Amino acid sequence: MNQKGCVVWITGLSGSGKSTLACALSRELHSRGHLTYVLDGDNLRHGLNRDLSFKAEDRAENIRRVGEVAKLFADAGLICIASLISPYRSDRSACRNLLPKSSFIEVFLNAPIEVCEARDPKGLYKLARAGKIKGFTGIDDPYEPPSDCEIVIQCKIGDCPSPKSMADQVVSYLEVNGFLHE
Ligand SMILES: Nc1ncnc2c1ncn2[C@@H]1O[C@H](COP(=O)(O)OS(=O)(=O)O)[C@@H](OP(=O)(O)O)[C@H]1O
Ligand SMILES: Nc1ncnc2c1ncn2[C@@H]1O[C@H](COP(=O)(O)OP(=O)(O)O)[C@@H](O)[C@H]1O
Repeated sequence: MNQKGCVVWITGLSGSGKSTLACALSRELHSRGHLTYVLDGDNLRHGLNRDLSFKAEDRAENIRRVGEVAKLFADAGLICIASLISPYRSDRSACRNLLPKSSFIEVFLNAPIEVCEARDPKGLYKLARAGKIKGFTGIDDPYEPPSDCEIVIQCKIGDCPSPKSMADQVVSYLEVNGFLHE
């Protein structure tokens, strides 16, 4: 294969653009002839993880399962893109430890809550502010930002990189670090 298997793990608040980045990255890599698979937290919660809630233990189990599945894809040589809020450092670190050194690439989509809340494509922030959803990340549940991740994508109020430009930032990292071969 013209690539080295790895896991690109995208973490960030709801609405920060994780799925958008996962999709743009997957498209970009496909167009260059690479094989990828996207594991999206929100989608997996309708199938593999439909028995899990949003309490801390269930979020940990959600992330553990996705980490194990991502490892299988990486073992098979794919570039596996996992996009989950994954709010706890300890859960992300446990996934990192499942993989060979340097094959877990943590991407922090650092969009302030103001940006995510203004987007609110599913209306969940509105419901959380109204107290109709309890334990919503960033409102009344924690989000622990990474302290030592491989890539930070910075998004400011009124100034977010385009999906293509976010994807290009990750592709450059993969190129420089020997995950993509000609
Ligand atoms: N309480 C609460 N907190 C956070 N998010 C909530 C909650 N309830 C529902 N949702 C929706 O679930 C999506 C996040 O699922 P994840 O599997 O990525 O979450 S986690 O990693 O287990 O924390 C998340 O999707 P994204 O917006 O794509 O991140 C939300 O749409
Ligand atoms: N870089 C970006 N610039 C502008 N809008 C964006 C960007 N990334 C995502 N969005 C928009 O923000 C909303 C949330 O994006 P999404 O990818 O669903 O986030 P998440 O998966 O983190 O919840 C969507 O409406 C999406 O079109």
